[in-house]
Amino acid sequence: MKPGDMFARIGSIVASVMFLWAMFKQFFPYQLRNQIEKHSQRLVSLVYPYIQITFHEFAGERLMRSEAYSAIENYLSSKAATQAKRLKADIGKNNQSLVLSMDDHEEVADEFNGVKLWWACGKHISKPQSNVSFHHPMSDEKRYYKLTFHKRNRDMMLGTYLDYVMKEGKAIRVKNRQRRLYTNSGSYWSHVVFEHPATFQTLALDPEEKGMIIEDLITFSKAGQFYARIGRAWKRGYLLYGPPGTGKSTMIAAMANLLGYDLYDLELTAVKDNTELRKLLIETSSKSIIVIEDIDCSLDLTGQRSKKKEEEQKQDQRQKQQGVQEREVRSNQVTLSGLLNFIDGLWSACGGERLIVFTTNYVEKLDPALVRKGRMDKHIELSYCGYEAFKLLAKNYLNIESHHLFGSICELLKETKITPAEVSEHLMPKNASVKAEFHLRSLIQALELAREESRLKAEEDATKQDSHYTQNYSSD
Ligand SMILES: Nc1ncnc2c1ncn2[C@@H]1O[C@H](COP(=O)(O)OP(=O)(O)OP(=O)(O)O)[C@@H](O)[C@H]1O
Repeated sequence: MKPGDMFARIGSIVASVMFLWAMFKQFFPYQLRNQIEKHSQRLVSLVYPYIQITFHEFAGERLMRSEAYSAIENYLSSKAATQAKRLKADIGKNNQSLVLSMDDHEEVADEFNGVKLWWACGKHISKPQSNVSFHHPMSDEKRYYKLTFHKRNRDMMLGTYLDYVMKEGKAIRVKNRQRRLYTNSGSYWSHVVFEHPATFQTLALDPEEKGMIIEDLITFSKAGQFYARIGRAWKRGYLLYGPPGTGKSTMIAAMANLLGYDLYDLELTAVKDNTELRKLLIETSSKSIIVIEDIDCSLDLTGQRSKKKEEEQKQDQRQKQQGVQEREVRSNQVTLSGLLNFIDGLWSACGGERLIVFTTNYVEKLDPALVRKGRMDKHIELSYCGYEAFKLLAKNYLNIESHHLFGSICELLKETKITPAEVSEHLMPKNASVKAEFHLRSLIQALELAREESRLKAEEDATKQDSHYTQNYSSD
């Protein structure tokens, strides 16, 4: 048969079917039509050995986007990229890469434990409601995924396979999601996109210590089942301490980037009382790091009330006596015991995967109850820049791994206290024509100056001690 004849014949068959369907719709009453459709579907299911499950995009009374649908969408994204012929592309949440997904009415095959199955995606288009004046073109499209498998594999598909798809899909979403940096003003969190570029590779730290910290973090992130088995909250406390500019904040950003967690920067001085604190802590999501910076400045946490604090409280008392409404009185009632109890108790109840990180410049000022092991699982000291840390900074900033000036810098670093932040400032390239040597010499000058200053200070201290001794004991 010629192709032209074949198309003519197919055309006439299609036209006849359409005509019959139109007649059927017109002349059979609705009830009867329904019955016929129901029975014909039953008949088909007797001979058709496949089972189909539909997952709609919007479900429930409030028409929330279904979690199962999003998980399937993520799960299928990689399969669609390799199998589907028609793909949809969109800019990903990180605004950099294109994300591909299968287009409507595409089908991809999958295999699980040797069993073959198929996923198809489609959409229903419902009639727009006439009384709605503004009409979004997409609002009447109802998308769905349809899973088809042989009925003999029913148990495996409904049990293990769907569980597997949900888990994989969620894991992909966590990996690709846009992370957030939350800050609190009073008892509310607000957030911005978290895009700090710090990583452990760029963090200048003794390589051995760095390795231990990374291992500790990764072990924690995989220990969900362990924490569940021993009946403890899946949380871990870190105390980072060291002088300003030694990389405490940078390390926290690197931790968040390593684990893919959100960051909650908890400003305790903005929290009025324990009730607000409880609310804030409950609202933090799983897979997050809660950071309390400069904990020594959040006065009630040290356990030792400073004079300034007592003054403030006396003033509050005076204001109360003067009839000022209680809620207007600015008094920081967040207590050390309140915070520790919340951390210990609250998260055990609301599930987990949270790190809590405290930072301080003065570890010796903290109440021992706050820092004892168990509450703070790991203490990390970030200190002045050593030679290994310097080499990493030189590689990051100047792209050099050796230089004839490295020897002198190594010697000077042994005698001088300089923070990685100060070293970075000297190594920061100002323009392309300036050579690495210029930056290294600038660093050497700073190191020599710092060495001279500390020598003078030591001499001054010694003189002061001498004069103190002479004043107190010369009369004896
Ligand atoms: N160990 C480090 N490795 C790489 N860069 C560092 C390191 N320490 C400091 N820096 C650089 O110095 C800057 C300041 O460091 P950072 O804010 O992390 O210090 P900090 O210890 O948190 O200081 P503070 O106690 O004042 O908050 C950072 O932007 C970073 O570029």
